[in-house]
Amino acid sequence: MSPAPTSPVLELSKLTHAYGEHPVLNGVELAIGAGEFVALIGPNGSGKTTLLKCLAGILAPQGGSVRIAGTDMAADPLAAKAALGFAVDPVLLPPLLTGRQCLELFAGVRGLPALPESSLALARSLAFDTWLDREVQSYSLGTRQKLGILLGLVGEPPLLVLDEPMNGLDPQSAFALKMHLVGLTRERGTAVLLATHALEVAERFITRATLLIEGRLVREWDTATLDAIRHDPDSSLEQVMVEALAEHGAARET
Ligand SMILES: Nc1ncnc2c1ncn2[C@@H]1O[C@H](COP(=O)(O)OP(=O)(O)OP(=O)(O)O)[C@@H](O)[C@H]1O
Repeated sequence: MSPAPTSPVLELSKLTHAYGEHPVLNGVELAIGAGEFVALIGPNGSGKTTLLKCLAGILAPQGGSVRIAGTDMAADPLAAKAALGFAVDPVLLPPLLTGRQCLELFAGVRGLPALPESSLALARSLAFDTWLDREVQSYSLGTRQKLGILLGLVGEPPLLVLDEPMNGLDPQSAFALKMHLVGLTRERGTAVLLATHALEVAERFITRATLLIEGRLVREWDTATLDAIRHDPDSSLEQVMVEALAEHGAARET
């Protein structure tokens, strides 16, 4: 007997958004299941950050729906957000709190009695532990970025959404974060959606890639296709993506 299909952790249906008269998302459809590691790829200005903000409830989409772990974001935003980890923008971190105070606040919001050991372990992997008891205002940009990521991952919710998380991280920390995310998808069935331009990095560990152009998801590469690309010495995700972009550009001109 085949296993019962599990419902997606994230479901976007006909999502639209515009800034004033400028449409940015044009009917985005996406479903991500437990244990999937999906890269959201697209040229500058294609709408990746807007999409992530809409699905995290930071921006209210003008049309369509967002469901997280079966809960509709518009109907019950608190319950939907409880199932979502979204890295906090470094510029929004409170300057006078310490990293530990920020993390404890987030743990409290998530209903946890104390800061979980998983957060402290990740802090050590990211070499953030020495910064835990210092004020955010003394952090470098990369250190702020680490805290934003740690905050998003507090309590290990079933869906993690990250916007260029490796940007600004030193190579050891970027590697530790990647390994941590891969571990979460494989061992806990966490679903990860990662917006990135770093294709050579993403290629090695994602299970699916999807390409956003002008607010539409126009192409997708599944696990089997990604495996074939990885095993072909003459191919790479970067090359395949550049070709897809060129095809789309050609199609737009006709
Ligand atoms: N607050 C805003 N007000 C008006 N326009 C905006 C706003 N934020 C983004 N835009 C516009 O929306 C479009 C999509 O921007 P968005 O930041 O979502 O793209 P992106 O794919 O994340 O880009 P990048 O890869 O450069 O980070 C762009 O044309 C951008 O100029």
